[in-house]
Amino acid sequence: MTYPFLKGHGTRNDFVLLPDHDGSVHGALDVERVRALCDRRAGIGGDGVLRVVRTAALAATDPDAAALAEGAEWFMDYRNADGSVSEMCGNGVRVFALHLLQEGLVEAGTPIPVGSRDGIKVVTQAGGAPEDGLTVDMGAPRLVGRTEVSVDGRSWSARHVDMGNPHAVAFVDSLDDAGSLLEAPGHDAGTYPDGVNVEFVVRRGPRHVAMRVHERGSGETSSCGTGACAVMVAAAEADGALDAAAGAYRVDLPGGTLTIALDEQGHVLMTGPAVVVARGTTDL
Ligand SMILES: N[C@@H](CCC[C@H](N)C(=O)O)C(=O)O
Repeated sequence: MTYPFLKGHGTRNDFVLLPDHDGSVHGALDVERVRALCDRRAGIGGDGVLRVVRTAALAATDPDAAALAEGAEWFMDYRNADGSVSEMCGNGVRVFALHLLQEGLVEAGTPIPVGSRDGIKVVTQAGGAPEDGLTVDMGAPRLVGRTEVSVDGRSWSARHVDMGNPHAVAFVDSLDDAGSLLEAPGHDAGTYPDGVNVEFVVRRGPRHVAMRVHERGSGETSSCGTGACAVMVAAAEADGALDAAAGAYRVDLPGGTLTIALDEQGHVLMTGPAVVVARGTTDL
């Protein structure tokens, strides 16, 4: 049996997209298949999988997720490369929306509601070609408290920011301080019972930061959209600029740049590129 797939990325955070509109192809996507697809040597390769399924079709296999996305025709069923489920993926949702646009599954020029396990995210075109810029209303961040992360015996205080998924944001002197990031940074398992995405951040200038990230379930990636949002929120808080009037922050990641701002409702607006680079079939 072969299945259609696409490959795409947002600031080099890359994904295998699996069209499964009526839920009949992949059903409840299993861990082994996700791992095989994301394998960079024996598979297609990716930081995660985006199953493209109608919310109505998801109700049969995952009624809780379907309920969270009621009102959105399309649901982004996201899995990390290790097969684990996450609530949200910021880069993924831009790639997902681009795919819907390119396939004519949604109307161009109108806001695109995308269901996720963190509710509905609305994607709009930032002006120009959708590949160049899509803006996602990522919802309101939750500033939870302070925590600690560690690498190779060094530890840093970190801000716990919840963007629907969990983040620990640590300001460091140099991005090299994070070391190889081949393993997950140490963190408080009591605070993060399901693991955490850890961001290491340096200042580059006014409202301009750079970061590296170790993602739960995927390892170090070239970019993390929810992570960049968490970083912007932590930086804006430290700057006393947690409001719309403060203006946008530029967040540089190894894979590119994202622009993050707050709106009058306190929602985080993330703007960045999205690309689909391949289409094909796989028997994985
Ligand atoms: N790369 C994503 C985040 C993917 C999920 C994350 N690894 C988690 O487990 O929460 C992004 O762009 O936000």
